[in-house]
Amino acid sequence: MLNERNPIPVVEAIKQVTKYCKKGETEYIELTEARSRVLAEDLIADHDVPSFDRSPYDGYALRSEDTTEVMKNTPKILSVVGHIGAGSVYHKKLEKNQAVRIMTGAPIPDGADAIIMLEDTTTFEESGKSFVSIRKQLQHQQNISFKGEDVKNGTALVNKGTVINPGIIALLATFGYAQVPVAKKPVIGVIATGSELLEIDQPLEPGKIRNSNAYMMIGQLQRAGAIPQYYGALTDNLEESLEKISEVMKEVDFLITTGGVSVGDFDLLPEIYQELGADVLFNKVAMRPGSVTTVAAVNDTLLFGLSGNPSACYVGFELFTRPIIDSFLAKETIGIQQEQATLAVDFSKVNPFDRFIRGRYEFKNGQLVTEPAGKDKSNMVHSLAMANCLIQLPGGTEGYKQGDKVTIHLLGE
Ligand SMILES: Nc1nc2c(c(=O)[nH]1)N[C@H]1C(S)=C(S)[C@@H](COP(=O)(O)OP(=O)(O)OC[C@H]3O[C@@H](n4cnc5c(N)ncnc54)[C@H](O)[C@@H]3O)O[C@H]1N2
Ligand code: MOO
Repeated sequence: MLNERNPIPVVEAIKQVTKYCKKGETEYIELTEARSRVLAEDLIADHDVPSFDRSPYDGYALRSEDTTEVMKNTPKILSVVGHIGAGSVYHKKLEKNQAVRIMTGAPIPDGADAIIMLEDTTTFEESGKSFVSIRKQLQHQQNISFKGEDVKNGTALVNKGTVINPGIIALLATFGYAQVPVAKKPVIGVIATGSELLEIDQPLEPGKIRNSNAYMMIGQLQRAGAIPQYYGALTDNLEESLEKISEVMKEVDFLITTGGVSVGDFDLLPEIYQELGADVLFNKVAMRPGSVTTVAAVNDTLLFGLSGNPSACYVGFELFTRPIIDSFLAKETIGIQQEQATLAVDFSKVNPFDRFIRGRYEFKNGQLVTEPAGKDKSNMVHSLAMANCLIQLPGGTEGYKQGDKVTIHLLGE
């Protein structure tokens, strides 16, 4: 059966997976925990910001009409009748030829219609009273931060599906959101397969390797905003593996396995899918690395059978698992950010399949340029550590030349 695998194009594979998108529930969390979470409701301003007219400067609040006679060398003297800092209110009404000393952020006193900066005044005392000499003419409403000039009551604040960043946190705090409605994170099971695997704290033995994929996927899941649930590594035993996978599926929203999806004698996943009665969406994708990526569904639970080769596993996750997580979180944009970049070196390998090369991008002379991050074989891990993007090279060409425009997928931190 496995030798009959028919590769499907990458876009078709993504389409197949996204048919199974399910949206998660909403939960309320503390604002201090909200960074990087996805907002689950449209938020509307329930008051103006600022909620009162306020001073943008330290200076004096006054009536602009009292300054009409100010000339270059003839200042106007006003009597200082009060002193307010941010957080206090001047409760009387400002009368003709009066001024109130005011600090940045304090509310404009009744009767005042302009603020003069402290630097344009001189304060002095005479007979126990305070006065201010005004050296500048002011216009009606000059130097005032108006009620609602930042955000008007009733306007949209942030749309659902937005990833919350520190700027958005400032806005939510301004509107008193101590708790924030966010999309619940999907819980995604991680299982590694292969009798060759050692855990990371075990010493190397002949023929064995340390299980790096599970930890890599835990990192990828965290970066994508999901909760990884690690269930360890399975040895190549069909009954035990089937039992474990059936158990785990009941506890998670999706399950990712790594390894065991190819045509080797110990590649058990295809048989396990069969035993589970899973609907196999595809078991070969026209891409390198990760051509053996298999995705199956049992009812509405997706099983991602990612390749065992580290770089193939990584690419399979970013292309197929990531969009499902984004949809579950009801993110405004699905999938990782893509940009156009210029290839900085030749890439001569010919391939009928699309390639996703571990790459590095940077800005050079105002242009986004990219090149491979290291050796390109899918069983290699070092170039993964060096990569900050995947360079997409569509198949069916005679390789690529320096200067060619290519699509890159930005990986993030
Ligand atoms: N006759 C064929 N052989 C292979 C084919 C093929 O088409 N015909 N495809 C090759 C390609 S391409 C890939 S990719 C791999 C995929 O194999 P599996 O996904 O079944 O993975 P495994 O065989 O279990 O492992 C492959 C490789 O990766 C190492 N590995 C596995 N798990 C981990 C882990 N958790 N951490 C680190 N490394 C891991 C494993 O030891 C193997 O070296 O098949 C090719 N063969
Ligand atoms: O599917 Mo394999 O990842 O091409 O190396």
